Amino acid sequence: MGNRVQPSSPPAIRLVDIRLSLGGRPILEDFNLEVPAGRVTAVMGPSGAGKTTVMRLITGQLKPEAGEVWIDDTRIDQLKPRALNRARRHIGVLLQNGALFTDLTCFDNVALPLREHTRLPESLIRRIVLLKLQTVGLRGAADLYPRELSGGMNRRVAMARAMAMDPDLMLYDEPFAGLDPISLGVSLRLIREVNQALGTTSVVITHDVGEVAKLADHCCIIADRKTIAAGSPAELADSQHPLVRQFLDGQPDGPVPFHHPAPPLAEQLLDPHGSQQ
Ligand SMILES: Nc1ncnc2c1ncn2[C@@H]1O[C@H](COP(=O)(O)OP(=O)(O)OP(=O)(O)O)[C@@H](O)[C@H]1O
Repeated sequence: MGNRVQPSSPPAIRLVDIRLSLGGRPILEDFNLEVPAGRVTAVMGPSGAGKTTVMRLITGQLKPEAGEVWIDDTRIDQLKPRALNRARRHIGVLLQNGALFTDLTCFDNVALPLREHTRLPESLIRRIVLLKLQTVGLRGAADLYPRELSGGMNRRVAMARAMAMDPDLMLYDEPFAGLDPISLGVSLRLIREVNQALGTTSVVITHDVGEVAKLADHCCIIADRKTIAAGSPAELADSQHPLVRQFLDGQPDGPVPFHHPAPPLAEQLLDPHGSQQ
């Protein structure tokens, strides 16, 4: 994978001094993140650390209370709805549960964004869709419905759909969750191939520490409302930061508590009038 980040790689995405609360709780504070252009960046961190929240800031679905969100030269958090919609056309998003439309064939699922956002003639759309399905190895499944394909294949069709508009930026939220080892290997390879073939900037949220070294040029770990570490997979593996070690070594106990904050268990169990919580 000799495609390591060069210090000169300009950032494609910059989140600067972000503050954001959700449901009255601070999620990100003094949060900074840089994603180098044209590379695969893995965003990791404990459950609930705010990884998906960061993704939603990048797509402009969430606006920070303070700070700036930049994609190239565009300040995303200040765009008006129409301009934001235009900007989003250059972003392909693949959610973990990014379900396909079950009443549409694979072909029509991939064609959907092209039909919605462009005025391309059907003959051209057909060629684009077949090429995208070819990229994910499922051109032969164009006329099948999602229910006729495995979960891993559905994920690949969703990837073809996310790539339909030739995005400059691909965001993947936990693309490996629930995949068998073969589908996982295929997905990893696809993400890299798409990145290299199209020069796309890719951001992959993952819990799968083991796979990151095979996938990513650059990694960030989010914990404690901040980016606590960033660098190549090898640099992170050498880190002595306790949170980084806890996360990379998969230790349940450490600076990040396993338990969500709660009153003492005994107190709660013995209280006959206590609430369910
Ligand atoms: N709409 C919301 N209202 C209130 N709290 C929210 C909302 N969305 C997310 N949160 C909280 O924000 C925190 C960060 O959530 P987020 O989904 O970004 O975490 P994550 O790192 O992606 O977690 P996981 O790895 O488990 O998917 C969590 O504590 C979550 O409960």
